[in-house]
Amino acid sequence: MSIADRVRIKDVQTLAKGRYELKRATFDYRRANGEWQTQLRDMFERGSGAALLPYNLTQRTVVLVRQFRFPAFANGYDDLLIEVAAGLLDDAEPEARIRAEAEEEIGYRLIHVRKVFEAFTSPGAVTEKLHCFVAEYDAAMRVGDGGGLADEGEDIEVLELSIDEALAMIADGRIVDAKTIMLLQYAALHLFK
Ligand SMILES: Nc1nc2c(ncn2[C@@H]2O[C@H](COP(=O)(O)OP(=O)(O)O[C@H]3O[C@H](CO)[C@@H](O)[C@H](O)[C@@H]3O)[C@@H](O)[C@H]2O)c(=O)[nH]1
Ligand SMILES: [Mg+2]
Repeated sequence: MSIADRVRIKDVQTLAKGRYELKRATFDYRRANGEWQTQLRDMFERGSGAALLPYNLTQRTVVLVRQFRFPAFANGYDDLLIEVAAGLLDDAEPEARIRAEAEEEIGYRLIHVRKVFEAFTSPGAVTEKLHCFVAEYDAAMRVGDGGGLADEGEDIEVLELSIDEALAMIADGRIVDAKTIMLLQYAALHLFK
């Protein structure tokens, strides 16, 4: 079933264009009772992204990153954010992008990566869809220190943690990033038995 016949886009304006774009859409939407209603919605277009949780079942560990996130800081989070490795697609295929991102951010050249779900991260406001992957890793796949691209402003610390510690960090608030919580809970449900 398509909902395209319930939506008539009238206008999409760019309100601001920096590195990414803030747009305002005006459209008619056919409500459940059949009445058409004109609506106006602002949206942030940042492209879509890919995220990855590397896991090692023998060691019962995962690899995460820690970095400064200004929007989280601006909303009162007074620490570096602990996340899974992730990056914007920039028109690449999600799997190719996440493999490259794994090398850049955590220094692992992974063999098999597996997509486990897709998720809209903030669908009322942001167009972004995240392609979420998991991959087995071991020390032999380490090809560098990771850390990200310094000339892009990235300053990324690599963390190898036990899955139990990572789950405890969700419970006590040390991990507050949504994609990271989703992937760790996926790992707890489906990977680490
Ligand atoms: N100059 C400039 N640089 C920016 C700006 N916003 C981001 N950057 C830089 O652009 C680069 C993007 O790095 P990626 O690794 O490709 O993206 P990401 O920021 O890690 O994005 C991932 O996490 C986001 C937050 O959870 C996700 O929104 C996104 O989909 C992706 O998963 C980073 O170096 C970041 O500092 C900006 O407004 N101006
Ligand atoms: Mg990143």
